[in-house]
Amino acid sequence: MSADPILEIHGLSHDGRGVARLDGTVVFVVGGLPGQQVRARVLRRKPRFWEAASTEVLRQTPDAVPPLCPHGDACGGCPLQTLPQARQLAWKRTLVLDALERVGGLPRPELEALLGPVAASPATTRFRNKMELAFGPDAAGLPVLGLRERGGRRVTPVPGCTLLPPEALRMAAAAQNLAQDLARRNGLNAWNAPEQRHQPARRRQSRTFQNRMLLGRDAEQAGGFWRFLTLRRGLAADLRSPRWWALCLTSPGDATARAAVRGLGRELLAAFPHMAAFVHEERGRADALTLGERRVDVLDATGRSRPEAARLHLPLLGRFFTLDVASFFQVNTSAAQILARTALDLLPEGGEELLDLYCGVGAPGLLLAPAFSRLYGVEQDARAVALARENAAGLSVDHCRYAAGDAALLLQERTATADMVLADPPRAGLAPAALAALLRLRPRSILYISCNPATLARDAALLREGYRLARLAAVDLFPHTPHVECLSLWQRL
Ligand SMILES: C[S@@+](CC[C@H](N)C(=O)[O-])C[C@H]1O[C@@H](n2cnc3c(N)ncnc32)[C@H](O)[C@@H]1O
Repeated sequence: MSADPILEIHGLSHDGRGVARLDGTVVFVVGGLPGQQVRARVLRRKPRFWEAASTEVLRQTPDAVPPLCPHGDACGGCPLQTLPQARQLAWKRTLVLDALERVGGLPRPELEALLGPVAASPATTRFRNKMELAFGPDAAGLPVLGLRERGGRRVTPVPGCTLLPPEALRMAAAAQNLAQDLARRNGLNAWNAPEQRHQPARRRQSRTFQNRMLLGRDAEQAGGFWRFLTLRRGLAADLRSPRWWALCLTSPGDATARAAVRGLGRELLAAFPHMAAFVHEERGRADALTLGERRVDVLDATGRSRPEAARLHLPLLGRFFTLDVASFFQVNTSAAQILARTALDLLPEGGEELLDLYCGVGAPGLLLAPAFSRLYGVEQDARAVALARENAAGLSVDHCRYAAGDAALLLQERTATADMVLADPPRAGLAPAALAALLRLRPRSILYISCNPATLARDAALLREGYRLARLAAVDLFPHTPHVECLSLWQRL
């Protein structure tokens, strides 16, 4: 086909792409929204469907709202931003119902009866308390800091992003300028399309690899140095003063590179009085994860090294949780209150033991704890486990214990069941071994909190063998994106 086809978008896929048909073939269109007629560039032709990107909107969807930000055409961050909020919520409800019906095998009428409207996020702009900004090279090879472009891996700067307050955007702009200065002076370049590079994992980087992190003719194929800058907003130790924390993730560097990052951190801290700490971590593996493998330094607001400065505090239903700048916590503070309240409302009754799987720093399990005689929390991140213990002490929950480790392994070792399991896994859902162990232990109820309807539905298909879906709710924690958070309560048959 020579010319770009014109497509009528009639639906949305689970990942927020428009769905169209061309001569009977399904086409998934990046940037296409239902009701639009678009011209699209075909990116890939697969046997059962094609993939395309919208290049021009020829007819707008009738109830479209103005774009939230000036980056909607370039940035992949908020693909649903021109759909009215009510339509976004309605689509997310359908997404959950479709997944649980088609993959989970649950009857549609039952699901329709259980699932009310998706709870809206109280704020739809500037609601993020955390943003992971990626570094990538610009056309001249200099580092830019922003979000992934629509339908691609390149990084596009987002100085007008409406998910963050202006102060955070100024911090990002300042960090980008400083990284560019360092790239010019020291040759430290930005990470480049990591997951296509197939670099083997390395603990100690070879000299060749170190050299490849420098700007130069190899830069296109190499990894790169600057990877991510995560900005996080929380409360200082007085639990009142809002502050910012910055976590800079780089590839492993030598003493000069580390000193350069320290210098960048000190300049940011000096320029932004509301920045409480700057943390530097390194990751050697060639992937796109934002997870540091080694913490290099924590600078407090005065620019001195002080590991405790990496802690911040966030509220949940009137209680405060302490976390580390790298710990998991819900990123939409106001919608997280609705999520936690819904979890409490779904809780059927108390009992002897609550097993809190994937417990993070203890939220929301510690809020459910008063209804149980014992709480046992399991989390892979040892730092989060230490904080969960502290949070339990801070909330005067003393009938609890926590273990650091893989949820599946810890479940497999268990022989005694629990009355209630709270399972809040990452997007991949329950590991097959964890699900098999749960089905063997047969707790009376399972409250499964999921941020991915597809994996929830996959797990639901197995849970159905021994459980009945008793309650179902959904909360919009990520307006303008295809993401939706589901809470499902399963009762033993
Ligand atoms: C969606 S978060 C939920 C955390 C917490 N319940 C909260 O709401 O703040 C998932 C958590 O699972 C942890 N995790 C990921 N894989 C794990 C595993 N295999 N075993 C135990 N914990 C895991 C992550 O570190 C993360 O803290």
